[in-house]
Amino acid sequence: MAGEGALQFYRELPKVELHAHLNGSISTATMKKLMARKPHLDIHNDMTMINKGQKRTLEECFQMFKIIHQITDTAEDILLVTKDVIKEFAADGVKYLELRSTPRDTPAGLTKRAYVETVLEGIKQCKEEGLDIDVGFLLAIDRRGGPTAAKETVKLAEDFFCSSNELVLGLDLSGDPTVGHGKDFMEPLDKARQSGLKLALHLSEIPSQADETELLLALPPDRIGHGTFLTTSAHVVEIVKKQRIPLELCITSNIKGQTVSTYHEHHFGFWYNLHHPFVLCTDDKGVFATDLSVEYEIAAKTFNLTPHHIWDLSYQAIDYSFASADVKANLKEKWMLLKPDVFKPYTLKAS
Ligand SMILES: CNc1ncnc2c1ncn2[C@@H]1O[C@H](COP(=O)(O)O)[C@@H](O)[C@H]1O
Ligand SMILES: [Zn+2]
Repeated sequence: MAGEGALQFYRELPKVELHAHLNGSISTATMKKLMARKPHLDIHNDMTMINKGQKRTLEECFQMFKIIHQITDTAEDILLVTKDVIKEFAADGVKYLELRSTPRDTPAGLTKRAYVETVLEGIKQCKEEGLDIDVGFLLAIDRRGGPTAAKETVKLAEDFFCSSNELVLGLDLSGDPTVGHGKDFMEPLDKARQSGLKLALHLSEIPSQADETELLLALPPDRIGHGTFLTTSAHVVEIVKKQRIPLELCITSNIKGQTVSTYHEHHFGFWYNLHHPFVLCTDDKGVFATDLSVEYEIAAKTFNLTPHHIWDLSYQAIDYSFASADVKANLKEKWMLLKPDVFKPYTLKAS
């Protein structure tokens, strides 16, 4: 089961999640509810989740998303998924979450606009229920859709940016990295930026994308997703370092999707040693059968980090969010209030 074995410390640690794809974050429990609604699809758990010790190619991961999209094609499904995912992150100690999702027109009649409205409704309902988590939303551009769909998504993001009362914060560029070229997205992304939307872009998730990455870095993005192969170009590393663009690192995702061979080889080590800003994230906690506490535990064990190092990572992540200055200040206050309890077992041991 996801999260099994994670020590209490990582659960209790207040955390910030900045890279979570909605449809990749669906838990087994929610999947069961969805499958019960659509038995005719005959979809089983192993078609939507990569269990412990298993791996798939990135291509196979993208096949899984196509299957998941068949199960989440009505407003009811999207509302259920949004609320369940938020509640699960909250239960894992995430205090601030930036969800991202690709607006879809579905065969069941959902429009892109209604899709976004439904996600925002889910976020609002969770707030009304008093969950101890702040949630923002990024509209995702799927590379597969090309520039036309990207422009449409930017337009939607601009509309909701004005009307959603600070729920919509920016845009994500994601999807199969082997499809299309970043140059097709420069114009819409630049326009979004000029409208005040933040940009979180998947960059160099696979090798040989240095040219595309260099081009997109000129925007520049506010955060970089994965950046697994940034280090293959010294020039690209220099740009990222100089501009101190925070990276969203998703260790289990990279291992299970086989873009990184072993935990120790993960680029976490490279950027940590440089004191470069980054944030640990889950990417797709459902598909990769993980949660954020587990990701912190893996990082600590692999790179020999003390609880104080881990605390600093989760605290610094607040600053890399797209939240307003007020929200950031509130979160920092919350962290400081929680700190004595989180470290209690250690102080007891020492005394
Ligand atoms: C594994 N690494 C990854 N790299 C790139 N894009 C990814 C991804 N994981 C997920 N997505 C993107 O998120 C979509 C599913 O959530 P939403 O339907 O948008 O909520 C996928 O279809 C893909 O476009
Ligand atoms: Zn991602």
